[in-house]
Amino acid sequence: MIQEKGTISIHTENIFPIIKKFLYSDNEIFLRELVSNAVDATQKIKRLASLGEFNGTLGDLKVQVSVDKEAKTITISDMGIGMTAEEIKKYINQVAFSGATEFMEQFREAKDANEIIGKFGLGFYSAFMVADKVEINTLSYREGASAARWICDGSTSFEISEGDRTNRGTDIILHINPESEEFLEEYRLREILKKYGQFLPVPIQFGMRTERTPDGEDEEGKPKFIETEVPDIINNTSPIWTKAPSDLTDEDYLNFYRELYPFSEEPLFWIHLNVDYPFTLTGVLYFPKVKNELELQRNKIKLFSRQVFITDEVKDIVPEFLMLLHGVIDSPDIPLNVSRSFLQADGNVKKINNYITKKVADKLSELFKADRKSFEEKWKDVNLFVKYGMISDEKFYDKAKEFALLENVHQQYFTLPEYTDKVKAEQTDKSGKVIWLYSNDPARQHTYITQAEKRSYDVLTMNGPLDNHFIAQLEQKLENTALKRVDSDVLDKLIEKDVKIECVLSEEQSASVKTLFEQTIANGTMNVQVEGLSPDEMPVTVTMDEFMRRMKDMSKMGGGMMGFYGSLPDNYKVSVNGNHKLIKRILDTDDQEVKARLAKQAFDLALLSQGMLSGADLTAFVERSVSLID
Ligand SMILES: Nc1ncnc2c1ncn2[C@@H]1O[C@H](COP(=O)(O)OP(=O)(O)OP(=O)(O)O)[C@@H](O)[C@H]1O
Repeated sequence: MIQEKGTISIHTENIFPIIKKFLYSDNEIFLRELVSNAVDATQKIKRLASLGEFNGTLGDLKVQVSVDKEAKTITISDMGIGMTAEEIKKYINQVAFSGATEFMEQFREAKDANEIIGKFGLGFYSAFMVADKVEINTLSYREGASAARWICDGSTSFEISEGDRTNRGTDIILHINPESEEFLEEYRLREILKKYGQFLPVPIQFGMRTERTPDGEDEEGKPKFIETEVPDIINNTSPIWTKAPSDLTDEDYLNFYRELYPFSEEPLFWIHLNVDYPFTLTGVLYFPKVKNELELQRNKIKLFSRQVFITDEVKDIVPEFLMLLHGVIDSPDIPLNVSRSFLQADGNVKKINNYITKKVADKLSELFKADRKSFEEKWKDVNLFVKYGMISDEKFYDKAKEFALLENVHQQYFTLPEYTDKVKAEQTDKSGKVIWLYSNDPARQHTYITQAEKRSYDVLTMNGPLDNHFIAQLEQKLENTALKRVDSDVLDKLIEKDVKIECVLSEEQSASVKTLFEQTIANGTMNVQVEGLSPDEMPVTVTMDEFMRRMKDMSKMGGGMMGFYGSLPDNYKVSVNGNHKLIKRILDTDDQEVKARLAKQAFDLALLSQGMLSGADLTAFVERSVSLID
């Protein structure tokens, strides 16, 4: 390849070696190209018949693919329009060769076979990726036409002669080259046929298969069967996306899903896509049941162009956040044969992206409006899509903000506006900001949640894989609203109100309590503060600042500037409640040992409620507690 780079002259004789070598990696697409040509020719004869331009018998219009291992040939036969010798010259010789010059200039930039094949109308020539010699044996549908044969050995010398086909249609016979003999294996050929042709609009036959039909019982009462050889049709010619939604039942959609993904769990619901203008697109997208396997389910959408399978890499066509959906999209308007960067810039692709986003949002909105209860039940499965969409797509956010749900620790659901209404009376701080409290682990943060609820605060559950980002997005979008994790501060500071709580301790007393705790804890990352809090708050509370914790969480997910926060040690605030009666008791005690023991016990309790007490400290705490109740 590289050796040829400098010396290539723009002559047609160079085209075949290049096609062969350059496209080698993707060579299985030869079958897609040739079978689609056969399908196109068949569709054309049907159309001509329906227009009254062809009055002969259509016959059994199927495409047959066969393989002869001995002769090392693969044959693709159709009963389509066929070609006259003139047409072969025009469509096969000239089309390809006129495109050759441009091809020669551009092939260097192309990255894969798809890019070249489609761009230059060289579909037919992909045959030379796997064949040394290609034969066309054809008879045109035109009245009085005579059969024609074309043979080409991959050089520019081709030969046209009289053919021997007696019925209308075309055989393409590939004499498979030694490097491509894998394609002479039946299973391999069947696999490729299935992959690209599973939903082609014309029946594709690959050999015969045995069909067993029940035929009563034998003398011993065992079921009998009649075995008959029937053509093995590998495709479903009318997949559901080609039908009108009004003609389909739920069972049809579910059956099709099973056909696509035989071992998957049933989908939650689906969307039938159907648009004619300004681009043509049909398809069905399914919402699978997704919990947390963000990565696992990708690339489940198959892209077709007029029922020919193209790829399951739909990255730039389907919005990123919908990559977790399953299903099919069929659009002849997606420029399939161009590079990725071009695809991203393509106007149609952008419109398709927007269309799909809108359809998905509309469907969710419709489900929400139609049956709130059932929508709430599905929320666990769809929240990941919705949140991902809201984070990554402004337009989707604007639609989804009406139906996106928040779940509180009591499994009650609220929309965003509903939630603001619910909490604004109790949870507005002194600056007028509404504070939404959340827990990422309700079991572990139970103590904090209970405390918060004593003040009539509500606590949301935010424990999904995207919730950190979702929280940040909500704060950006919602006016005058902040989110705080329920254990990020003492209760009085979590939502700061205008009431100033005086500390009953003198400055001197505060200082001595602070020193006592610092000495007892003896840990530089625990910053002790003595504060005047409500007497009903815990005597000691250990918290990590919301901002600090978020930065640390983010740094765990991905480097950059965030790495800096990740490298900082965990710093906690130890709030000693000067107004709690335990502190008074400590101050009233003269025995230094008792003082230290009480302080340690109160601190350990705070750690315990944060789930931070473990190892030797936990053992010591248990032993101390036992001695207290002895
Ligand atoms: N089986 C066939 N029956 C009748 N005509 C055929 C058949 N195969 C190919 N042709 C004719 O040869 C032409 C060239 O085929 P080729 O696959 O190279 O390009 P294409 O089908 O026009 O475009 P592309 O495959 O790049 O989308 C076709 O447009 C068609 O007119």
